[in-house]
Amino acid sequence: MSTLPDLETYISASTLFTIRVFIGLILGLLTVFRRDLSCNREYHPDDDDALSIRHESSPDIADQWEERDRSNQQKGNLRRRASFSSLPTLCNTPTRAAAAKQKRRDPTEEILESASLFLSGGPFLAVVLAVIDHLMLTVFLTSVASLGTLMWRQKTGVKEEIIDSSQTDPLHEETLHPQMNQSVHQVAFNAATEYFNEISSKLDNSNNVNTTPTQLPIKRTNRSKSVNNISQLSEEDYIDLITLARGHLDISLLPSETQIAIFSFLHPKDLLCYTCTHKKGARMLTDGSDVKMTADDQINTPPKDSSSTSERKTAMLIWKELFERDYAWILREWEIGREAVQRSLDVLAWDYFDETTLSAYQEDHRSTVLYHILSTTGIHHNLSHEVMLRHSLKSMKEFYFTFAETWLNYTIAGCNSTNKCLIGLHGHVFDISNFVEQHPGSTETLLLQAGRDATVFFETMGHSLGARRLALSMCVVTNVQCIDEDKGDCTLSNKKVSNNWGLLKPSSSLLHAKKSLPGFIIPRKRSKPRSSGALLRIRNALKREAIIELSKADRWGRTILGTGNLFGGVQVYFDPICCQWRWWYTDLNFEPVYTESAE
Ligand code: HEM
Repeated sequence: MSTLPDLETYISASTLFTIRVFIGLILGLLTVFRRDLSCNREYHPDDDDALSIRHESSPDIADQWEERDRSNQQKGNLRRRASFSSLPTLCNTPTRAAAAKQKRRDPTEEILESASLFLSGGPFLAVVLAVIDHLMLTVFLTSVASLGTLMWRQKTGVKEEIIDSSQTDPLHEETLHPQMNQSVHQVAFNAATEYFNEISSKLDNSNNVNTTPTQLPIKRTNRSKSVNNISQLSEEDYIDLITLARGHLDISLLPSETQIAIFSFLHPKDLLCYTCTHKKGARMLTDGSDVKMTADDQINTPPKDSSSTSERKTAMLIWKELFERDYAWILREWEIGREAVQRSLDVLAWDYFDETTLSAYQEDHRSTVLYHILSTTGIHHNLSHEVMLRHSLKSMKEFYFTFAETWLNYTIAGCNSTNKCLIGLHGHVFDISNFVEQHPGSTETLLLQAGRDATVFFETMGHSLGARRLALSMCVVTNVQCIDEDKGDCTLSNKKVSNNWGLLKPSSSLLHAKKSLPGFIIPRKRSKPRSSGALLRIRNALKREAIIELSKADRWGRTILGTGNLFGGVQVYFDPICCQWRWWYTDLNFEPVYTESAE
């Protein structure tokens, strides 16, 4: 006769339960402990907003961040590089940052979460718990089944011996739970399989999030629509895009119009930083020949494939957009700039020959660069295709930074008459036509130095604060890189001037607040010339060449022209459109004469 489940069964059930709780507790603690130790915590710094807060926060907090960066670097940890400039401030007002953070779910987190569980005994924990569960269930169900069978037999009076319990017993253990038939190793195997399936599904989801730009309001498949969408996007949408792009989006997957729109919000320094982050970034933002190649390499290197050709075209359009935003207005709207472009066009049309042998691709690329440059100026030209093909500018990016370095001497070259007298001081241009004849230091002194950057002469003479204040009222082009923003609060509607780049009109609202503040546009006292902040590689090359050209021009002026035939000396400037050095001097009628490098 069957008996009630004995004490032993209950004891073994409760022991198993206790063991389960105990093991669960130990493994749980182990998991937490190992996660704390694992590299994930260090590798995955808090979040992107930290970077923005760093820029927005007080200097003390910024210092702490710097300190933390340094210590992380010492430990060899990877850390995303902070942007220099406008980007963080643009995209991370605290509320927007919080909203953006809520919107996105970091896929890396998911992956590392899974990996962390795996590393810290996740599958082991799952298998052990499943086996214990199985054993407990078996014991419990066996007990219940035995009890039920006993009661049923007592009630019906059926004798134990003649009963085939498997057919008649309604509470037979096999009918109670199908899993009870499984062996322990089957249960363990199932638990492990389930665990890994779960992880791989998580990883799949994460990868999807990573590679497809589904979070964006713009879909890649619909190109024409995306262009419309772009024009309809507000600045806030762009900021969201940039926020996404900073950590979680492969920008190269976006249509070229979107890429151009995104990059057109950034500081050129940010673009340069982006090119340093990875090869793809460098490819995305490098048009034309790679500057590190030798001349021979450049000639012999064809574009790799059609995708790299389209990447280069996009890069060219990105830099064109930046040029349009930062500099193009002085060539389009400023009379002096328009005259300079006209001079370049004359040179290109009549006496410009590039001796270099170029591949068909490079010819095509260079002529396209020139075409885009001229299109930004809005000046009509009759240059033939052959002339444009001989153009020697390698890339739009090169042009952008070369122009940043040379625009001042290029545009005001020859403007040294009493009717039209322009002078460069600390990177800005001053129109002193109405002042030149009243200048206390004589008119001739000014005329001799006008038409170029005269900072060194101006500072050597040691002008007073009053003279500097006077100069401010004559400023016609302000160079943002040469502004000293520490001279008071020069912000208007929370926009910092230094978040911009390039040249501003004096009427610009960004300058409005503090433009007359001494020290803001030019220094209050004798100082070194302010740096225009262009690429060092280009600046150094141009400086070296300028010294050589000046000495050549000086020799030519003395020997060929003769000192009695010109007013002052022969001056030089680099023409960024023709991509060559040009000379000019003032004849005895006080008319400027422009000529090419003669030696
Ligand atoms: C926007 C440009 C300039 C303005 C507004 C300006 C204004 C003045 C003023 C107000 C003075 C009287 C002294 C003083 O207050 O410091 C002065 C003196 C003088 N300036 Fe300029 N100046 C300008 C550019 C230049 C440049 C480019 C030179 C180049 C060499 C120059 C050479 C002199 C000389 C030699 C004196 C006489 C200094 C003396 O007698 O002690 N100035 N200028």
